[in-house]
Amino acid sequence: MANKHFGLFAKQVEEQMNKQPASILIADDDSNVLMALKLLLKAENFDVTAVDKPFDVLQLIERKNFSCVIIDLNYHRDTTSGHEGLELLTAIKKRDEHLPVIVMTGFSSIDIVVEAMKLGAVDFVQKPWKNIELIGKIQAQITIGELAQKGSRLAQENALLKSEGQLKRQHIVADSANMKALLTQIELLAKSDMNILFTGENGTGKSMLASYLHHCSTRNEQPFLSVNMGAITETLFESEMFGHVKGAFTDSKEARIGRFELADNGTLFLDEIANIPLSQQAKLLRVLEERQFEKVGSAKTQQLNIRIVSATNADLSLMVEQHQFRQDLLYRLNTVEINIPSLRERKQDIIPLAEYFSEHFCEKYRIENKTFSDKTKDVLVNYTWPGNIRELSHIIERAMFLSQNDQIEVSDLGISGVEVIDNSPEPLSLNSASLDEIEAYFIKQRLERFNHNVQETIESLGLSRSAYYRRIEKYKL
Ligand SMILES: Nc1ncnc2c1ncn2[C@@H]1O[C@H](COP(=O)(O)OP(=O)(O)OP(=O)(O)O)[C@@H](O)[C@H]1O
Repeated sequence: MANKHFGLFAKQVEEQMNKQPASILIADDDSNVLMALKLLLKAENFDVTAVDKPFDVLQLIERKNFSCVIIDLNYHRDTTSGHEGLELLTAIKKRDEHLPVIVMTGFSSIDIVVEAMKLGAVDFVQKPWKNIELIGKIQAQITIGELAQKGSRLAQENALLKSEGQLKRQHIVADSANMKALLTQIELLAKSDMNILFTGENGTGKSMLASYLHHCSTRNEQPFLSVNMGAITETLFESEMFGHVKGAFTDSKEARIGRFELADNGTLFLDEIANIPLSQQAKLLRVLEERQFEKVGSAKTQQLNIRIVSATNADLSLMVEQHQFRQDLLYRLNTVEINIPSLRERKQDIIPLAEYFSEHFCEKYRIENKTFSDKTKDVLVNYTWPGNIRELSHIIERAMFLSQNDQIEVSDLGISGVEVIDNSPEPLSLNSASLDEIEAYFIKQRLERFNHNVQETIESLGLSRSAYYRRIEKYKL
């Protein structure tokens, strides 16, 4: 009955640990003890490794992740004092302070137990052990260990989210045909596990769309972690990306979980990917190819289940030609490449975006909602937008404060006339213009007025669709 109960428990632990059976390392110099423990723990569905020398314990924990270690306190060198076991305990804790260690001895004295606890043992078992008690202690330590690991992972994730503020899901404005098509493409690709490279000018929305891709994917319950590759210094690259164990460097007092591990099972977004130094590109390539890595200072290889999305405003093919970016890395990153059009290539989005930002900032600063005058709309639509959507958002934010009334005028935008592309038709002399010239002039003016929205232009001119297209053809507009 008891056996059944614990079998069930081990199964639950197994499920919690991503379907991997919890792995236990046991060390004792008595082969009968090892045999008995092995039989007991295997029957509970644990993955058991048994060794009879302290040295083997140290070698193994450097290579493999164990959920719990059970060690005898006495070995061959001196069979009663417990000192050899305490030395082993100290050495284990030096290598991995979070690994739960349960100590076990047949010759226990209160002093040795107290000493073991002081050195970091999490529990104590007296030989001959009671099966139910031993398994109960293991079960408790595995659960505590998992919670501690989750806690430290969450703390690091939270720190990253706070510092980078990337994961907020936002409203995506996409009225233009090309952005609508692009969103549909992203939604379809999201369901695959392919690596995606977003390209496009600064401020076009690459980061936002990477986050949207994650949101639409089957990984959306898992982390979306963004790393600005330009912000990671060459010397810290490995430690930041792969993490490090305690003591890996002279000043590393704490172990650190790297970005790859933090994003495991989710999506890792490598922003500004062109900024990764050539010397580190090979290391990134290996992780992408083999889906495994080692922490700095550790020989343990860790497996990864991760989707990589990256972004750049650089021409990576040109960088490959100039030997600044590895071609094999580019091929790994751009299984699919998505180019985000600049704002001047999707004029239909400009006014909806401006209205969206105006609403957003009015709400944020608790001011009355403002509208845009027709002239202001014209200027917004015809400006070149070198900084794309980010620039538009800044200009609208500023205009909210500069405008003195409830309508935003051109002067509130602070855009110098030089950068505005003047698409308005040449002025027409009604005294000398032909009927055709006048008609062409008005159609052109209306098209500009309605940001090339055909339906609105047709309605305002009172034409049928076919009559409109006949004229477009005739006047070559
Ligand atoms: N379609 C959109 N709808 C609403 N807001 C958008 C849209 N696209 C971008 N933005 C906003 O514009 C700003 C810039 O977007 P984002 O940071 O994603 O651009 P980026 O291309 O990654 O920029 P950079 O190349 O400089 O890193 C952000 O505040 C983002 O929320």
